[in-house]
Amino acid sequence: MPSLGRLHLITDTRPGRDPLAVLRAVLPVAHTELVVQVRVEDTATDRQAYELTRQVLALCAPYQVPCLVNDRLHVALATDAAGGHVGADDLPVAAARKVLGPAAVLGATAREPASALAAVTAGASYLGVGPCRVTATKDGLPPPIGVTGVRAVVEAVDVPVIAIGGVTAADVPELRATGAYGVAVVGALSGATDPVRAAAELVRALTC
Ligand SMILES: Cc1ncc(COP(=O)(O)OP(=O)(O)O)c(N)n1
Ligand SMILES: Cc1nc(C(=O)O)sc1CCOP(=O)(O)O
Ligand SMILES: [Mg+2]
Repeated sequence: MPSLGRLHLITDTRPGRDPLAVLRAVLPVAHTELVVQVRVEDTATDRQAYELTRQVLALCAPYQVPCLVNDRLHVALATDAAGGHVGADDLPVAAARKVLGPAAVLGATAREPASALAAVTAGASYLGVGPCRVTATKDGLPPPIGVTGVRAVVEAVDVPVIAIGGVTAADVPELRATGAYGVAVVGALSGATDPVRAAAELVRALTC
């Protein structure tokens, strides 16, 4: 399995957002550490998810940036994406691994050590751990687990931990100090006035 990038950009497909414009801006400055996760609204059709994934893959290919698909593993397979990400409402991790095969990147959401260990045992190659902070990007999340919660998961597993939920470049030093491998963001890039600068700051914080 190729080494995983430390900056995961999750597509923001809320109304009025342009995830491809953000990706175009970010790729030249962040490609060495970038992973793109295609995440669409639950109300989006499979066709919309498929088309967006193909567009993301076309932008990522010249930079050799891997693309993962959230939830919809059949879209990942149909587009030859590098893998997928699943959480509590999606296919169980072992089933997702069976669908994607042994070589794919498979992320799983974990919020505490016990489920994190179970996800790794079942075949997750990295964990998305959060929410670190309150976020306006997604409704219905449990209260933030903070840096302490991230550290508890890091100490329980031996796969990369990607911290998520309200993360900005300013949070990265503290998160890295827990042993977290990287971060996944929506708003820090999609909502930035200057996504190029925001991406450069994130990459610097993740690699310095
Ligand atoms: C890197 C990363 N971590 C966590 C999630 C959340 O996944 P999930 O819990 O399945 O929720 P949805 O994103 O599907 O709403 C993620 N997507 N990526
Ligand atoms: C999609 C998602 N999943 C989360 C989780 O904790 O499971 S937090 C989140 C949203 C991340 O967006 P932002 O960087 O704008 O906070
Ligand atoms: Mg999910």
